[in-house]
Amino acid sequence: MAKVAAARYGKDNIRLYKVEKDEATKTHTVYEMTVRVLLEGDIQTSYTQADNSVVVATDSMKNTTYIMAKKNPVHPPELFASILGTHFIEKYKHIHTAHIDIIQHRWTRMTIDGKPHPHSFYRDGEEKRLVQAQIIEGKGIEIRSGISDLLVLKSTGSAFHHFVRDEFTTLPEVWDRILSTSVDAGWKWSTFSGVDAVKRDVALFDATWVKAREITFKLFALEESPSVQNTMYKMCEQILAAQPAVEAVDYSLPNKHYFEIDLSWHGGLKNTGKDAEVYAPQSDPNGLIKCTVTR
Ligand SMILES: O=c1[nH]c(=O)c2[nH]c(=O)[nH]c2[nH]1
Repeated sequence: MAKVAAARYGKDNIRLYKVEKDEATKTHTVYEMTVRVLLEGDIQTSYTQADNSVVVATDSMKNTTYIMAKKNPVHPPELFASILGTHFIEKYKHIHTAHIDIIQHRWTRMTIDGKPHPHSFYRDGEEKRLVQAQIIEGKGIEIRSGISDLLVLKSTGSAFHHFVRDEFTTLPEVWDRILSTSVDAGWKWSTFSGVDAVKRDVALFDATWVKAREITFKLFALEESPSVQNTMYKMCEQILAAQPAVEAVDYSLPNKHYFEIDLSWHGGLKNTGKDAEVYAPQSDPNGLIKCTVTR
């Protein structure tokens, strides 16, 4: 006897752009995002009995996302996700949880002749701001905010030694290496009771995103890193210390290796150890180091 153990469905890759126009200053602010809406509830019969009477069409979810974006602020994305998800669980009695994921893409204001331009922007990197929200009937709103695809590199100030050495080990210990990673980080907020609670704390979302980026950059740049593990743990610690409403911080960091190239075969050219200047960046395999840190 088969039964549906878990089911959710919705619209993915809803692309959305919104412009806010300040008529007084003639300044525009733009937001571009990719939204995923997945709904859960009493929908099993749509799978087991072809009962579409319980199905809110994914096309309607896309329409709703645009309408909610027109009627509400889309920034900060934590607030928009909460408003959108709450709409679905309040509008449809048989829907009990909405999962709203938002990827916010960067549009950074241009500076022209030393002045911020009122309506021109550029993409200054592939870094994204993330929100993953679950709006759960009777429980509240759970939000993980985050950063992804923030590519960083330091050309010194990183070491890796005293790791396990055995018959499987070839990696030499190093006291000076290149460290590069693409930062994926998240911070999970204490559960909010509802949209009003999210609105009360609305200023925290941008401030914490700014702080988390700042902590990531500062520790990465300033610390003499003994390992990816230890450096990411310190980042988590500092974000937890900076924001009491955050319960847990997670990082996922690929270790993007840069290999030294021995060029001594070419007339004794010195290019290893302290003489290393030309390296071979590796696309794979890469290390992948993850952690979640709580209080
Ligand atoms: O910071 C590091 N952590 C590791 O676990 C590891 N493993 C490895 O080969 N290089 C590194 N670097």
